[in-house]
Amino acid sequence: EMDAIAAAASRRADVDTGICPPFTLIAPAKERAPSLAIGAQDCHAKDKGAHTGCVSVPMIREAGATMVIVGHSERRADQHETDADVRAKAQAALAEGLLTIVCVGESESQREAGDAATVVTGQLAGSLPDDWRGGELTVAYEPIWAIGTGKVATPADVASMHAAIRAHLAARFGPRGDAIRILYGGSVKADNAAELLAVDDVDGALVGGASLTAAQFVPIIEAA
Ligand SMILES: O=C[C@H](O)COP(=O)(O)O
Repeated sequence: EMDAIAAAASRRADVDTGICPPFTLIAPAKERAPSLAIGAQDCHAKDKGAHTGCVSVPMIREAGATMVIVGHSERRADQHETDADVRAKAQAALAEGLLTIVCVGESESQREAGDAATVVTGQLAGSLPDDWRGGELTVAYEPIWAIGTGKVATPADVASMHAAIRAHLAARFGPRGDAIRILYGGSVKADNAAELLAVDDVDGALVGGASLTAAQFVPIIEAA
């Protein structure tokens, strides 16, 4: 699968393609596909110290990662990570020069209550560092109800949320905020990728289930 994904990524050199496997597969993935960007699905905020079982940014870099996902909704839920935790991880990763993808997204009940934009902008306010140098900051909007469910946000909902995220980034960071890439994630598949990626302020996709096989992932690279 990695070979076919790497070949597709090489064919589309104009598209930035990366894979974020579990920690134990970072080094083998880099060895197998040296031309592909490899990332981690999480990192610890501290470079060193007594944190048994945790994996630091220098450790994932040493394994071959050049990017990392922080604040995924599953970590916010399962590991009770707060916005402050996510911000500390993002700061650590950016300081080490990693492309750092900070995830935000509302639950189904929050969307039904009409609170989606407030929740997401609140997460951005708390999870993004106020300043950074080194790595590239990237935001991923992942509505929780769309992750792994096959329920995909409509292009109109995505457009409206990405516009709200862009407005937050521009107001907070000025021209630097305009340049931050905003990814959409949540049931992105080969058959909906082109439509989602065509939405204003959708600068890429964070793909879960459909990244597991080349048959499903390569068409998404090609649609980008
Ligand atoms: O990390 C990936 C996202 O959570 C999206 O997952 P999905 O594409 O399987 O819905």
